[in-house]
Amino acid sequence: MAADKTPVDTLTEEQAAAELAFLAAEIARNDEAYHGHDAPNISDADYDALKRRNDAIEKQFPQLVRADSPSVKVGAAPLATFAPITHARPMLSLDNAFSDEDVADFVGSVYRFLGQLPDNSIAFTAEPKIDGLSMSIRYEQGRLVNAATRGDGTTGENVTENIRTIKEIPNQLPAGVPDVVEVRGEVYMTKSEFLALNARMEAEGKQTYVNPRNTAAGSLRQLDAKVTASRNLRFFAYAWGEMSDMPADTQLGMVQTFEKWGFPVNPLMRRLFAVEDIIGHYRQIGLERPDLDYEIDGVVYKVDRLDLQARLGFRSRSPRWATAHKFPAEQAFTHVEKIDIQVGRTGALTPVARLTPVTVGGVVVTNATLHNADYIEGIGNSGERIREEGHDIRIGDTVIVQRAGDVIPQVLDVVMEKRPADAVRYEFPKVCPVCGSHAVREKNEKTGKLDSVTRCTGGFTCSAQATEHLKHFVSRNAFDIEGLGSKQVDFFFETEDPALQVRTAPDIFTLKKRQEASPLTKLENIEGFGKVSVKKLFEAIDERRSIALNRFIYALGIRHVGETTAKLLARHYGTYPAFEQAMKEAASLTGDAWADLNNIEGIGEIVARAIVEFFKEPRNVEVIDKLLAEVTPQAAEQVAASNSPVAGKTVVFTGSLEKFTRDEAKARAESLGAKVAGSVSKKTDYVVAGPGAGSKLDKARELGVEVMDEDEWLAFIAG
Ligand SMILES: NC(=O)c1ccc[n+]([C@@H]2O[C@H](COP(=O)([O-])OP(=O)(O)OC[C@H]3O[C@@H](n4cnc5c(N)ncnc54)[C@H](O)[C@@H]3O)[C@@H](O)[C@H]2O)c1
Ligand SMILES: [Zn+2]
Repeated sequence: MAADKTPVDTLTEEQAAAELAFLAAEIARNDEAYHGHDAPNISDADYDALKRRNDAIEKQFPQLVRADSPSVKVGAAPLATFAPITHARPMLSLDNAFSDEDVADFVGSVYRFLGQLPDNSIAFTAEPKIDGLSMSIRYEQGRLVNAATRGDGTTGENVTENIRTIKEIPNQLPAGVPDVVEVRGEVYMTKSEFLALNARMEAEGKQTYVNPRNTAAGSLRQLDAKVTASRNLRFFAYAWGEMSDMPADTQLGMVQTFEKWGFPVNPLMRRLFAVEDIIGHYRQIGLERPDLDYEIDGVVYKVDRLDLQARLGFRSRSPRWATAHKFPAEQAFTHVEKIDIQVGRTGALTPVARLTPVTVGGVVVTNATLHNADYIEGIGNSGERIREEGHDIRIGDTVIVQRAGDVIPQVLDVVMEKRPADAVRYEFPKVCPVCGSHAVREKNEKTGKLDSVTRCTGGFTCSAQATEHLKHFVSRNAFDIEGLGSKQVDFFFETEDPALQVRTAPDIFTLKKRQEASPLTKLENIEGFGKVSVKKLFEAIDERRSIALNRFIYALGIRHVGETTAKLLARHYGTYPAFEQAMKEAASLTGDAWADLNNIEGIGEIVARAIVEFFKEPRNVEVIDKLLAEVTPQAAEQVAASNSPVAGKTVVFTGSLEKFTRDEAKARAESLGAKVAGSVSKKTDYVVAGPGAGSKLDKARELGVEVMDEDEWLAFIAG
């Protein structure tokens, strides 16, 4: 989603506040996907654009800066799957520079802040910005005692066992090191390791990974350290947290010390003075970038002297003594050979440009998504122009493609001078290319505008939707059935043999029975399957006859219900029957069940509607009934510490909290068995109000709900 293009200085205060609210939610959602789940939904360039828009509006309207503003937050809250570790010193983010002027501004601001220092007298280090995930590793008396991810900067995830599997990270430091040492740096995966891993996944019929950064993060945040060990993760040391003694007094000196202690450090680090030299080194690293076996997304500049760093100090989310000079997204020219339409799980028709293969930043690009009909025309999600009039994408066009160090390549623009004379405007199909049903663009009920997505109306009869549904059902974060990848799903779907056919999810679980009953066809005799793999497949299927409720809900493939929403639902309703019953009661979009669904923090009306709609469709319920005859969703873990006074109670947090972040407060309350809601209603038991609490506090008073401040709350939950 592109940032709104209305110039910031023409916004009214009301518009600005609304857009800031939108941006806070949108950025938080992307932070959660990227940092929390290692699975971004948008490119880094698009994400950065949202952040810059947010900063620009905040600069114009400082009075509107929100308590939950993205400009004061780092990363995302740690996952509850790992034990939390509170960092002895916070792990912050970095400010960004995108242009040479930004770099000069940064250097200028350092001189201004410190005052009275002659030009070119302050040394800066310049080091590649490794695209991995940051890690803090603590040693006491030279022994590795724990390791934590950055998390939200204050609290990270305890991943000690996983870090111990990384060969490059010493378990024991040489004699004579300070008593307490916290080495910080980046855990990453090399490009070659990443490609090899994907080749293995492909061969095993499993879903491939998107990019090295998210794969490194995902590989590290595994409950089973053996998985981490198999991924050959690497490390570069470049920073530190708590140190009982400082072994050096400069950034460079510290990094050299780490090298002496046995840590890998990046060989491209330099110490420089003049802005021109700093930028020169940035360009040099840029030239070497395609040949490096690890991904970097910029160069980090830091004031070298630690006493000056201390004087400069920190802003809320980043140090004043450092900045990250980002590389522009990588681009290349190529041709659109044809445009194919893919039909997804929800029936969305997605156009894909087949390109003449071209390397962009060391990776061969052959396809680029064109998103939807509007995008082909040059129109973005909010109806804004993203390319000039007439720059619609046509077969035969020469185009500029971009890879923003990540995710899916995009077609940025059309080179009009090279447009062939006979190129014709692309006509978006009016029928589904797979099943022939009508393809329509729905109207948005609120705005009356046409939806950007064109959908096949074939539903269950559309084989593309059905197979995509199955692929989603068996995917890693859903049922995760090993040996049942995309190729196998296609095979089982297409076969006409009733002993082998899988058309809907329950068929997966009857496959073995049907096989045993069939004297004629045996799966093990079919090419691509063997005795061993069939046995393994059936075992993998049987293993999933019992499944966590959140995975079960996610696997259903309800529109807008991703993993996070599925978890919220599982937690809220506890058991599958309770969930389904509530959704049926909510069908009229009124009444208690509907209000209750809407009141779950993190679930908005669009999502709530989609869930209710899903259960209104008798064919969905029919498939689920068949599925429930084969598999048992487990009741969601009721974390309720029954002795806590808040177990089972509904709490609303409002106003700005000072003792903890909103996420922390929420996680804490939930871990004690409370439900955290977004709005105050008759069902609310407690409202915890910080300074600046507004309408929610009024509502609580009106309804006679008990209100506490932060300290009272802390005392209350402490028992
Ligand atoms: N696509 C998305 O949905 C999405 C969502 C969130 C964040 N992001 C991307 O993540 C980044 C923002 O995340 P961020 O807050 O981690 O900021 P950042 O990545 O811009 O900078 C901070 C991080 O840089 C890393 N780093 C690497 N080499 C370093 C070095 N030599 N010295 C110091 N630090 C070094 C550290 O891990 C540090 O935490 C942006 O690139 C953004 O585009 C993308
Ligand atoms: Zn169709």
